[in-house]
Amino acid sequence: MTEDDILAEFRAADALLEGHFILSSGLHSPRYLQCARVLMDPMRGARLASALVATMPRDLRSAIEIVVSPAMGGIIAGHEVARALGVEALFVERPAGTFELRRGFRLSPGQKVLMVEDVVTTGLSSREAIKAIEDAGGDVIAAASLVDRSNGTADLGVPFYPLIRLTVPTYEADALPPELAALPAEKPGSRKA
Ligand SMILES: O=P(O)(O)OC[C@H]1O[C@H](OP(=O)(O)OP(=O)(O)O)[C@H](O)[C@@H]1O
Ligand SMILES: O=C(O)c1cc(=O)[nH]c(=O)[nH]1
Ligand SMILES: [Mg+2]
Repeated sequence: MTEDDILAEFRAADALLEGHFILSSGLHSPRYLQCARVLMDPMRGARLASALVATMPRDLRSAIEIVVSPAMGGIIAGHEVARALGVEALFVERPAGTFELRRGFRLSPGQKVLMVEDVVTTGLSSREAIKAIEDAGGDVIAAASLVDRSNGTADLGVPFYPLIRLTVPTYEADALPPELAALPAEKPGSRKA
């Protein structure tokens, strides 16, 4: 799949939003990639997950024993990537603010994990998820996401395979351009402030 093909999938899902968004990190942005809309169509999700898996070296693909994703945004992406790899998918969630494995999900000691996110902006959620997976005994050998909008800044500490890299501006709350400050802000994600 080319970059144009991937963007066409996002456009077809009405997932490229413009406005004034407060991101998980507290940064503000005039653009938001709503991956939940992209993943509404399971066939589209499967196509994108297969394309993502195809970007990984063959030896990495065969080494991955399980996929773990951070809830909420990562769950469907992780499930589709796991289907493409032929492995199981778990998720970590943060009912008390810190990611943890619940619901009877377990990792065996040293089990080789691919961490799958929907979007990486600062990489904080991915790093927190990786820490939770490692605290639960997993060995995170790589990370993947549908979108990397970190503009090359996110360091996840493991090899990182995004399906598409998008250059999107972000601003600190006290440094908004006037045209962005003039718009009402919405916070689409579920991380608590
Ligand atoms: O790289 P970062 O700066 O951490 O931003 C990206 C994270 O933000 C979004 O999740 P969010 O925290 O909004 O919650 P959700 O997945 O539960 O909607 C997205 O799903 C990523 O997890
Ligand atoms: O940084 C985020 O919270 C974020 C950005 C984005 O474009 N899409 C998304 O789901 N989350
Ligand atoms: Mg998330």
